[in-house]
Amino acid sequence: MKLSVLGPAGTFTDMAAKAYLQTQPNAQITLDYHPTFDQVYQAVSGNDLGLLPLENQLDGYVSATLQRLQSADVTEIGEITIPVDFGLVSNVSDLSQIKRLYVQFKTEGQCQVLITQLPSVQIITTASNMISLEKFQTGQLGDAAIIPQSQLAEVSGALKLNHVADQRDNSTRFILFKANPASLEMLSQTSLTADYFKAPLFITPAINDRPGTLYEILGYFAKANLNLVTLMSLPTKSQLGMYAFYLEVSGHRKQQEVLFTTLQELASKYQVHLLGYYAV
Ligand SMILES: O=C(O)C(=O)C[C@]1(C(=O)O)C=C[C@@H](O)C=C1
Repeated sequence: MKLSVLGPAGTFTDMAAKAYLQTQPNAQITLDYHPTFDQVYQAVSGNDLGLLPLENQLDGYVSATLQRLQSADVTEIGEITIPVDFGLVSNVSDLSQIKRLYVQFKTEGQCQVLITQLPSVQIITTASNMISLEKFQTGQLGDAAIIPQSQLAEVSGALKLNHVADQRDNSTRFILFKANPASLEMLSQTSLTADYFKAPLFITPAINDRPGTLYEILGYFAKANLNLVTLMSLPTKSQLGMYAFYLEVSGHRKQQEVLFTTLQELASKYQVHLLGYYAV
């Protein structure tokens, strides 16, 4: 079985995948690296798995992943959270001499304190932290890159700064998914291997330009005593001002039945796109 991740090897996605593999000592899983999120996503088919970042503690949701989930036919089978820490490397010895900075697009939002100290530096956004490192290694004088802190000792540079994220306490949550579409019927029959579950889903009202739509949706969960841990709205893209709600429900597996009856009730009134029901 293949597990597709963002490459080259050394990205945080790669680290999260390796942390997952440690929990599956008997599975025959090989890592398959791709340079962009899109390519990771496209590479997952059949029984194979993919891993994408969903949420960062400092910079919030990864909208590229959320947007894919919105239109995707996938089943999320788990999630994994790992600490995230960055360092800066440059081939010039002082911050004031840096001309170009390679930084992954989600990393940029996590290192704002440092980046605002470099107002005249050209920021070159990359698709992965290891691509930032590769670009730096093949670049020119005046280059710098923000890279995983764990790579800093391996790379040579005139300037190295440790722990450049805005906060030392920082982590990213990743989701693990399969290519087959999730359905309420299929997931309602799943037996969990742990006591607690998470169920991510999209709910799209046909018309949301009327008072009380969200209040009404939330009422179904409140009435069933189901805990919502995430609520976001995302454009449906069909028309300006039309939004879908992304929710994550969490609870105890004793609530499995009430979860699925609640989702069935909601599905009779709204478009419900369940993405998974997995152990956490
Ligand atoms: O570029 C990487 O190292 C990744 O694994 C991607 C990614 C992300 O897009 O969120 C993963 C964790 C960090 O939040 C920064 C970058």
